[in-house]
Amino acid sequence: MEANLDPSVKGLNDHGDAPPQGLSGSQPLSQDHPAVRLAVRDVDVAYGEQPVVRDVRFELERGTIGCLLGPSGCGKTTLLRAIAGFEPVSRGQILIRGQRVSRAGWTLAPEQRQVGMVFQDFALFPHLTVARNVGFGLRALSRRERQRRIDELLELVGLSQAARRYPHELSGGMQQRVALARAMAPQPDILLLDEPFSSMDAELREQLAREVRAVLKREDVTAVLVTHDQLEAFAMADRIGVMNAGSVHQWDTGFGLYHQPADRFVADFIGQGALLPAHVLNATQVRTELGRISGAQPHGLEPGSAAEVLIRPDDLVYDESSPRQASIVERAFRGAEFLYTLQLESGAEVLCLVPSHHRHAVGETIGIRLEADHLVAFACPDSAAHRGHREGTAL
Ligand SMILES: Nc1ncnc2c1ncn2[C@@H]1O[C@H](COP(=O)(O)OP(=O)(O)OP(=O)(O)O)[C@@H](O)[C@H]1O
Repeated sequence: MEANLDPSVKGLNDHGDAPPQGLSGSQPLSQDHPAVRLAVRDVDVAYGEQPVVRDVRFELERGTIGCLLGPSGCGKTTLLRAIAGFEPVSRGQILIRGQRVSRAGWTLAPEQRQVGMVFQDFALFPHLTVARNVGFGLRALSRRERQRRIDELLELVGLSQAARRYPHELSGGMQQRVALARAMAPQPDILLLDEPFSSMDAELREQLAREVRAVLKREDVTAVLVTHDQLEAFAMADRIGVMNAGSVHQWDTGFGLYHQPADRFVADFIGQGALLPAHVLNATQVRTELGRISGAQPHGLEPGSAAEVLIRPDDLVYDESSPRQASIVERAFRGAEFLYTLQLESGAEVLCLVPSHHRHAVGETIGIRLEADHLVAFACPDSAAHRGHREGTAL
């Protein structure tokens, strides 16, 4: 997972292009860093009286791929539509290249924003060839320039040989690449991708997500992807915003979301794991029945108080010589590994990933050892600390 995250995005500094002029009603904000292509600031979106996006803020620098990830109905598409200009914001503002394009009471029309969109169903023109689909948004260019850009894009997405074919003659993955080339052709400031791989099976989805990421990176495109599939988000995005009930709970790398979730929702939504009762020893240590775990300073957790610690399946190591024994209550074969659900002496359950040559039956006992790199602890639900720090106590 970590390998898919592009560390270079942190230090993007090759910007310096001036924001475009002439967007009606928009004002350049001189205090903004020119590297920032998209700024979503304290945005609320409502359908009538019903708020569906609340207090969302994030920024994307040029060439960065952001992702809105969350369960169905959490407001991802609504937020994407607000960035595209299809929905007005009821509070806050949206800026593209430093130009304000949305604020309460005023929305720059979608066609006046330099925004490209790739939809779930590709939305290709069935009666146009691949080349003409890609060239559709390039009518302002001369014939020769248009052809040059079409050729360039088709080569970029690996479809030069398919220029004269029609969409129905292509596979789903190829059609999606045509849709991507068409959206990228006019060089939009921001590319928005709404569940672009949802009609494909899981394996192809991840592979396409990696391919699309490579294409976007080659053209230095700034993009926002919407998905409910975390593997797709990990494969494609530099930064991921986990949404629930209209709010972004955490904006982070995939690695950060998995290993240092900011709250219980993120801990539960991203990856697998179990919460194990723990006793807070001091500012940097807790004790669990599997042993001590150390980490950064606990927020709102008093020494001596009770807590719960997130244990991921990869925090436990199979170790035949370990004195800590646990019994297998469930087993799932994952190819290279088994995912065992283990019951500890106290009755608490944890998950453990074990190489699949260690094959054990449900009911057997195995030795395990704790090897946690990160400490993630939450106040117990009924504690005063939890009531005071409901929105997260990641350590
Ligand atoms: N045009 C609309 N009018 C009223 N309510 C709407 C409208 N569109 C969406 N909603 C509601 O707003 C909420 C957020 O919907 P949205 O489509 O943004 O969620 P989502 O996270 O993209 O979900 P999904 O992954 O299922 O597409 C839902 O409760 C939905 O029912």
